[in-house]
Amino acid sequence: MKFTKMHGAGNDYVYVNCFEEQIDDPVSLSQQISDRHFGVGSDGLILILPSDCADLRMRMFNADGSEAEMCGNGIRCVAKYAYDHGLMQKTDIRIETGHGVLDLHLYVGSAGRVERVRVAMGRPGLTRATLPMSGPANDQALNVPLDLAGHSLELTCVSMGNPHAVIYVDEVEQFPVAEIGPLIEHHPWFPRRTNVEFVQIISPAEVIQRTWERGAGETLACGTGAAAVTVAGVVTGRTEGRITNHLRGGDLYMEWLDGGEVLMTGPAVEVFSGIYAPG
Ligand SMILES: N[C@@H](CCC[C@H](N)C(=O)O)C(=O)O
Repeated sequence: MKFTKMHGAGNDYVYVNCFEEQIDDPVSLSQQISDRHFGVGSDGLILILPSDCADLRMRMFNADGSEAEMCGNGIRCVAKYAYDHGLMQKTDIRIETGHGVLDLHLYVGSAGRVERVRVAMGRPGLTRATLPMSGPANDQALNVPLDLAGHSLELTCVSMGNPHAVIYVDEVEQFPVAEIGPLIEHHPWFPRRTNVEFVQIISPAEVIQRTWERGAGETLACGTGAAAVTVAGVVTGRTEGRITNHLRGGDLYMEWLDGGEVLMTGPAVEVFSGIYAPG
């Protein structure tokens, strides 16, 4: 099976062009190929597919095999793959995801390859029903107190098609993300688990984010997470609608200005291609 390894701000996935390849069991393929010792090594698997209603369709599987509705860093790489590998020639494209059909604009560099992509990430969901999260279906979860392992936390929860719990901390680099992240991912409040974003505010227009991802553990970046952080900052009055988000693997530029779609601009990088033939 031919594959391409790509990353967006260090959030790395194995991409398979399903215009050429047929994948029968993406759940076990993602578990095997994502393994950093026995596989290619990645945060998960992304399939690039034909669509009936857009230019392309993507499906995204976490390293544990669970399928996610959307992947913000992944969708930029899908767009880059499609343009650089000749699946399409235009720089404004539409991709079908589990969070609807999303619009993307591709920025092509002097070498004729895509370097950055802007994605309209869809509208956020703020009710507990959309996450999903336990409690009254129409209530928002803003600054909800939660004491865990000696830490007094406050959760603000946002759906970007997939669920995110945003937590503000003082010193994010010192925060025990690997200890607290999985406790929240698997907390009984979240029947389909959740991604967790730990955020330190630098200024009203700048934050540092670390991410504990549902189904993958700590990753170097999360695009839907950065969108959730943008929305959480506005609705709790902590940050402005236009922020620079510093993640461990790079920066993402985020906008949520009119209560509509969240915009994200960031890099997309191809690392290598290969043939996966275990055994
Ligand atoms: N890294 C992604 C999100 C991947 C899916 C997530 N782990 C989930 O299960 O919802 C991004 O960049 O958005």
